[in-house]
Amino acid sequence: MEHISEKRFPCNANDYRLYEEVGEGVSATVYRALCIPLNEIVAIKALDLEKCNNDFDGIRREVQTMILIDHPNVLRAHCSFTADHSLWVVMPYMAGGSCLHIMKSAFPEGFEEPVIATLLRETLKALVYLHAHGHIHRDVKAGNILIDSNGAVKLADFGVSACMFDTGDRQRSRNTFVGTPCWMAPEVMHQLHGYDFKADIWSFGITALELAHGHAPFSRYPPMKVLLMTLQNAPPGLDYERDRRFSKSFRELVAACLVKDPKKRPTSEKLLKHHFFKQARSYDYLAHAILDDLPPLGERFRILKAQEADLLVQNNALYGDQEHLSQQEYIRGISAWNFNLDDIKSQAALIQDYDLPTAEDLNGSRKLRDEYDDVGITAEGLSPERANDSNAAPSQEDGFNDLHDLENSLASFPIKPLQALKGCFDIGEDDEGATSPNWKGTSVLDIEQQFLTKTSLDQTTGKNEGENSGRSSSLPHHVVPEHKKFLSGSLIPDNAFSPKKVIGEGDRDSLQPKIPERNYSGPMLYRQRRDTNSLPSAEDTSGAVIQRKGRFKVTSAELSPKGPMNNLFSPVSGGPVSPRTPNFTAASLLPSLQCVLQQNTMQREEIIRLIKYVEETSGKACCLAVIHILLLNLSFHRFVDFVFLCLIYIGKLAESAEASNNDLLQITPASTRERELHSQMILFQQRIGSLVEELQRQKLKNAQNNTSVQKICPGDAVTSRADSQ
Ligand SMILES: Nc1ncnc2c1ncn2[C@@H]1O[C@H](COP(=O)(O)OP(=O)(O)OP(=O)(O)O)[C@@H](O)[C@H]1O
Repeated sequence: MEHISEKRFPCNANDYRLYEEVGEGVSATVYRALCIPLNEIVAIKALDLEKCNNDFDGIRREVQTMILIDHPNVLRAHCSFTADHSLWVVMPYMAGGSCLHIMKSAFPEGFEEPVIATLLRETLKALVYLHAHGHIHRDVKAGNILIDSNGAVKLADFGVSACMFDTGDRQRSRNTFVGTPCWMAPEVMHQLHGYDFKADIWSFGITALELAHGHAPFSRYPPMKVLLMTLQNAPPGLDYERDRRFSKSFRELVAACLVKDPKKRPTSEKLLKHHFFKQARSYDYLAHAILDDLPPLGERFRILKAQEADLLVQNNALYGDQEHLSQQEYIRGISAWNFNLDDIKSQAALIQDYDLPTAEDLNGSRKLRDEYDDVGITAEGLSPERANDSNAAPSQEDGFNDLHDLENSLASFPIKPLQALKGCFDIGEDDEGATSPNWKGTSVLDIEQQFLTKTSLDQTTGKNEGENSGRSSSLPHHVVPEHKKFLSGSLIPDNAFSPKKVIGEGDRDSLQPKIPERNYSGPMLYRQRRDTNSLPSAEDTSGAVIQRKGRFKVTSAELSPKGPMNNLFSPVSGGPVSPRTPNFTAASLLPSLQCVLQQNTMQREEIIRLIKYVEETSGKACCLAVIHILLLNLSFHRFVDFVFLCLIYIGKLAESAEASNNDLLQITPASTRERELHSQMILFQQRIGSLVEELQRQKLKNAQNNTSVQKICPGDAVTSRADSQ
C-alpha cells in the first residue's frame, strides 16, 4: 500500500526522523517528525495494525479518503506506507494541535464566541465539501479539529468516515454502529433506519457545545449512559441563564443542529449560511486568540499525559477498575470510536452512578454550569423557573426518568427511543418477555435498571447524579433479588425469630398456636374448657395446684373422686384434700391426721348415738341393721373406721352377754328376720375374731421376716462389726 502526494513525500521510514509524541488515539500514536529529503516538519500517524483488529478495509478507506480529498479545511495525507507492524500515514503537521488539547491546556471552560464561530465555520466548510462528495465523517468533534500555527483549521481523522459511494449505488445511509457516544446522533445509536450525513450535523452541534463549555454534554458518563441519555433526554443545548455570554444566534445554531429528527436538521450547506457565522474571523485572529502563549504542542501533550496519569492513579485508588470510563478517555483525547457493542455491554456492567473526578474537578475549577449541561437540558426545554434559577441543579426528572415526558419530549423523534435501545443492545426475546410489553411502562425501567441501576454506590456529592442514583436505586418491584419467596409459604424468614432465644414457659405459651376448642359432649365439655381456655388461677381452683404440665395444671379437686363423701376436709379451708398428695412431710400430715381422728370421733359418737337410739326403740336387731346400712354406704377407705366402730359395739355386746350369761342365747327373736340378723351378727363376731387372729399372725410373720433380712445383709453385718469394734 503506497500513496504519494504531488509533493512526492518519500514512502520509506528511514527518510523520516521521529520527534516527540504529539497525540494519541485508540489505535494510533501521532508524532512530530522531519521528512529528511524535503526538510519539512510533518506529522506521522503510526497506526498499530495489531490494534486495528485486522480492519484493513477501514484503514484503506481512511487513507484513500485522506489522499483523495482536496480541501483547505480537510486534513490531507501526503503518503502512507507500512513500517514494521504499523501503518505510517504522513500528513501536514498542525502545530496548534487539536481544539480539544488547546482547551485542556488553556481554555478549560471553552472559547469565546468569535473563536467558536471561526472554528465552526471552517469545520462546516469541510463538512460541506465532504457531504457534497458523498462522505459522512461520523466523528466530528473538537479532538478532530486541528489548527495550524497560522490559525488554519482542518478537520482530521477519517478513521470512521464512510463513503456513501462505496457500493456504487450512491447509498446515502449507513447501518453500522460507529462514532463517539457523546457526539453520536440518536439515529446512529438506534440503528433501525440507518442514518445519513445529517448525523454529522448533530455531531457538529455537540461540538459547538463542546467548544463553548470545554467539554461535550455527558462527557463525564460512560458510553452506555451517554447512549441512554442521548436517546431519552431532551437534546442538550445552551442555557439562557448559564450561557448568557453567548448570543441568541449561537443558541439557535445549536438548537437547529440538535434536533432529534434528522430530517429537521439543516444541511451543512444551509447551516453555513446561518447568521451566527457572521462573527467568524480570520486565521490570524484565531492564532492570536488561542495559540499565543501556548507551549509547543509536544510539551502540552506531555503535560496533559502526566495529568492523565495522575488522574488514573487517583481514580484507580477510588474506584478500582473504572479507568475505562469515557471521561478519562476524553481527557486523553481518545475518541473511543470503533467501540463495539460487546465493549459497551461489558461497560454497562461497570456503570456506577457517580462522577469520576475530572482534571477540572481536581483543580476545583469545575462549574455547576457544566453539570447542568451534562444532564442534557436544552434552553428551550427548560421550564421558566428552571431557566431562571441558575442554582437549581437539574434532576433526572427532566427527562431521564420521567417516562411520560420522555415520549413527549421526543415527539419530533421518528423512532421511539426505547425501541431504539432494543435494537441497539440485542435485547433478546426473553428479556423482552421479562418486561412489560408496554414500552412506555415498565420496560424502560427494566432497561434502565439493566444498564444503569446496577449502581450499588451512591457517592455523588450533591450533584444531579445524586438524584439520579437515588432514583436508580429504586428498583422496579419485580426486580428485587433479595425478596425471594419462602417455599414454606411464609414471607417471614425462618430466622426472623432468633433461634437461640430462650423461650420461657410464658413465652412458649404465647407462641403456642391456639387449639381450636373441641366439642366434647357430656361432662368433659366443661372440664376441657377449663383446661384449655379458661384455666382459673390457683386461687380460683377448688383445689391446690398439684402439678404443672405446660399451661395445664392438675389440681387436687380434679384428682379427687367426685362426691362429698369421698372428700377429706382441709383443716384450714375446709375444702377437699387429696389423699394422694405426694411428697407430704410428716409435719404437714399431722394436722390432717388430727382432723381425721377428730372427724372419726365425731362420726363414731354420732353412730353410737344412733345405735343407742335404735337399741332403745327397736332392739339389738335393729341396731345391727343400722350398722349394716352404714357398712353398705361407707366407702372402702372408711372401712377401718367402720371396723373400729363394730368392734366397740361388739365389745359392748360381749360385755352385755357376759353380764347376762346366756341371756343372748336365751333371747328369743321376735321374728324370723330378727333371728337371721342375730345369726349374722354372731357370724360377724366370729369372722372379726378370725381376722384379729390373722392380723396378729401377719404381724408376727412380718417381725420374723425383718429379723431374717437383717441376718442376710452382709454389709450391715460388716458395718455392725466395725461399729462394735
Ligand atoms: N496532523 C496532526 N498534527 C498534529 N497533531 C495531530 C495531527 N493528527 C493528529 N494529531 C493529534 O493526535 C491526536 C490523535 O490523533 P488521531 O485522532 O488521528 O488518532 P486516532 O487513533 O484516530 O484517535 P481518535 O480515536 O481520538 O480519533 C489528535 O487528537 C491530535 O491531537
